[in-house]
Amino acid sequence: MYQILTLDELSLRLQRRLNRVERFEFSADFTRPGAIFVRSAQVPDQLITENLLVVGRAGIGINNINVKACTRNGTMVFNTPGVNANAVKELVLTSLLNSVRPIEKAADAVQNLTGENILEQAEQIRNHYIGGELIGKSIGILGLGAIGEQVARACFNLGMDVIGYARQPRNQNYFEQVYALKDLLSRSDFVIILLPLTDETKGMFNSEAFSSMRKETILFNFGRGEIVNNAALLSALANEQIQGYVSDFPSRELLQNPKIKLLPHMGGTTGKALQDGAMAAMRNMRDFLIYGTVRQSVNFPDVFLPFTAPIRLTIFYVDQPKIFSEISQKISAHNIEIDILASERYEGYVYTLIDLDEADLPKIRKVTNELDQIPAVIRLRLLKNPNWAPTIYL
Ligand SMILES: NC(=O)C1=CN([C@@H]2O[C@H](COP(=O)(O)OP(=O)(O)OC[C@H]3O[C@@H](n4cnc5c(N)ncnc54)[C@H](O)[C@@H]3O)[C@@H](O)[C@H]2O)C=CC1
Ligand SMILES: O=C(O)CCC(=O)C(=O)O
Repeated sequence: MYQILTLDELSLRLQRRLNRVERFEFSADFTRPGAIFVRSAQVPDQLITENLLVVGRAGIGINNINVKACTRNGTMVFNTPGVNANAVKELVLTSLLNSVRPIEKAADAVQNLTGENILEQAEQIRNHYIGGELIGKSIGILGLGAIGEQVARACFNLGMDVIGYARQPRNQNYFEQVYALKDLLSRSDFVIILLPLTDETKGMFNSEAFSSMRKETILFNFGRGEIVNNAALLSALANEQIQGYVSDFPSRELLQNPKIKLLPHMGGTTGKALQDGAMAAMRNMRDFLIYGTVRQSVNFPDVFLPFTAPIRLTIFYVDQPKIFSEISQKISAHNIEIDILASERYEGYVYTLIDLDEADLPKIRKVTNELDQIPAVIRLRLLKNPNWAPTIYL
């Protein structure tokens, strides 16, 4: 039985769907779980124990997980790229349109009208709510991944001049690519942050960045709060270096400022995006726990191998010269045949699936004990094929 800690809500319906073969137990209280399901909640480091095989992030940002510690521990971390990209794109567009038309204020004013001739009165006040248009305006997009690409395309189709900031050349005809942040900031009426939070992006919007911006510019942050230095932002707003700030990441010092609009980190919060993210996370988690296969990982290489043998070894180890021959020699020294294997490298580590043509468990355990002694081996698992003869007990 695998214990899955749910740090964010996971519907009972999805738990049942994952657990058709009843090999999983779900709880929000496990202290040494074998797996963690999470959205944006912080994953405490003390949960990264030798029990922890996998952390599944429904969504994309992984700044709430200590990925380096997970890798050192042989814990696979994956996310679910793209599942909420459309939801975020639609919220970005809603926010953009709202920033040029005072829709909420105008609608509130209409509700306060009294008397019989409401339409006539409404038409008399409409000139108090003259708005702007997006067409012909310039928009700078930082982060041209799943969301940024979609936002860029939609803005192009709205008739905007789209400028994109990316490190690698992109072959798209709906935005002009620039490589210098300053270039984008000095030319954009709207600037949209759709970057992940990393060492490189943290505090990217500092006083120097704000000094390159235009006083009419509205800055939108749907990436992560820490990408913007709040002290520099508040001073840029006070000194009219930019016009306004819209962010999906509220914090105390930004509250009650008329130039700032804050949303409750709701970019990915649509029924569809939540359902798709949780489904994808559960599928990846089940496949890793039961078959050892890896999909959409951020610290393991993706590896897939149909499971047709009785027993599978999964080995995560440091990539070193001759390490694989050491592993295979130890297996063959016990007269165990390797049926088939799959192996991939990723950033100094290797993940290998080895299917054994052998069902004699005591014999296999001798080998796994020896493999576990190899210093480069970080984590080794022995998996029973769930579709094989029921005489093997692990
Ligand atoms: N507000 C919300 O609810 C949501 C926020 N997000 C945030 O948006 C971010 C982006 O999401 P996706 O587009 O789905 O991810 P993605 O991984 O598809 O795209 C991220 C892009 O940023 C680029 N990038 C990374 N560092 C960069 C740098 N220093 N300079 C320039 N480009 C850089 C990457 O190359 C990639 O193209 C997430 O990491 C997350 O922080 C994502 C989903 C929902
Ligand atoms: O589900 C969430 O945490 C919101 C979406 C998000 O921020 C992400 O996917 O990175």
